[in-house]
Amino acid sequence: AKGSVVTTPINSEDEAYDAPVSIGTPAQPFNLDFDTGSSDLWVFSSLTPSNERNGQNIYTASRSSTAKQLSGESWKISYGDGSSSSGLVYSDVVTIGGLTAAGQAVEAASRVSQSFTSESATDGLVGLAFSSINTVSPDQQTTFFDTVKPSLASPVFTADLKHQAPGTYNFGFIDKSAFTGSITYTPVDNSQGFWGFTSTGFQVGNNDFQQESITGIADTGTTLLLLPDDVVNAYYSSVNNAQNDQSAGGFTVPCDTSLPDFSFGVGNNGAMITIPGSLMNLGPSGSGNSCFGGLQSSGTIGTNIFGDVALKAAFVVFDSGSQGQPQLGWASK
Ligand SMILES: O=C(CNCCc1c[nH]c2ccccc12)Nc1scc(-c2ccccc2)c1C(=O)NCc1ccccc1
Repeated sequence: AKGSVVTTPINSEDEAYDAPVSIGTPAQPFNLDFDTGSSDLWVFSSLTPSNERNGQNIYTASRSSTAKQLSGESWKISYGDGSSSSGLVYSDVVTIGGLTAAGQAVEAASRVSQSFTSESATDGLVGLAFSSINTVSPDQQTTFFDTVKPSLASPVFTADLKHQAPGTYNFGFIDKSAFTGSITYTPVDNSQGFWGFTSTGFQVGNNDFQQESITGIADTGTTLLLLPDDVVNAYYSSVNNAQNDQSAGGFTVPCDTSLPDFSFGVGNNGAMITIPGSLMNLGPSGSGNSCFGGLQSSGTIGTNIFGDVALKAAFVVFDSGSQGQPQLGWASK
């Protein structure tokens, strides 16, 4: 089997990307954030208090003839930005891009934090990291990808995110028309449950390539490119009037400045993914006429995060084992 679904930026800063998902019988429609940085499929629901909702579509299990509560099971997740959600668990039919997962764990939110409430365009998340970090307790559940994997022509999915334009998530196949040149594969370390890999280094504009192992994760659920301080300082030291502005939450640049490209190395054949300078500006920072940089410090996080700012410059293959061990494929487009 194969699936293909269009994914769209939720706002003018490409802060997150949503895609349509149907849950239940008859189908209840949702716009969910596909997130390779977490492993819970959760949705706003009839259990979510009305003062924590803001127009989101809600899942009502009692209206689905195929919904079954997983009794005694619950979930609770928190993210590094301080946001969180938790609730009860059902199994139900989940359809994405023509692919149907029967008996998929659907995590219904009985509470969500403010940042989810205020994001009216997003009805929840589809976790696409490894099932080993799914939060359902006491019986951990599988991600949508793991649930449908046995039926897929190939155990892969791909992410093709775009700046201010519709992109695509494909399941079970690689669309050769979606990228240029060849795909460079690199091994994945999934010991922490993420799509972890090591970049071989970086390049600011047309300066020399800086060889430096940068270990991080490919994370469609995080907006920013979060890298070590030496990389971030090397980038912004080349931008006039860039400043690390604590009140803005990181590096800002004058909004009318043309920014240098940023490239990162992948694989051992010298391949690089280049983010155009124009995509390194996330728009007004909220203070003065400065704009927020797409590259920020990974500081105290404990991992580097190749979020949407990086991923939208590439066609990315999340391969869970067509060659035995999981790997990430990177191609320019
Ligand atoms: O959680 C995810 C992916 N799902 C995000 C879903 C989501 C979280 N608010 C949302 C709001 C709307 C839609 C989706 C989400 N990725 C990872 S791996 C390690 C960290 C981390 C750990 C410790 C400290 C920092 C990061 C994060 C993280 O917190 N990213 C979000 C972020 C990272 C930095 C700044 C802001 C957010």
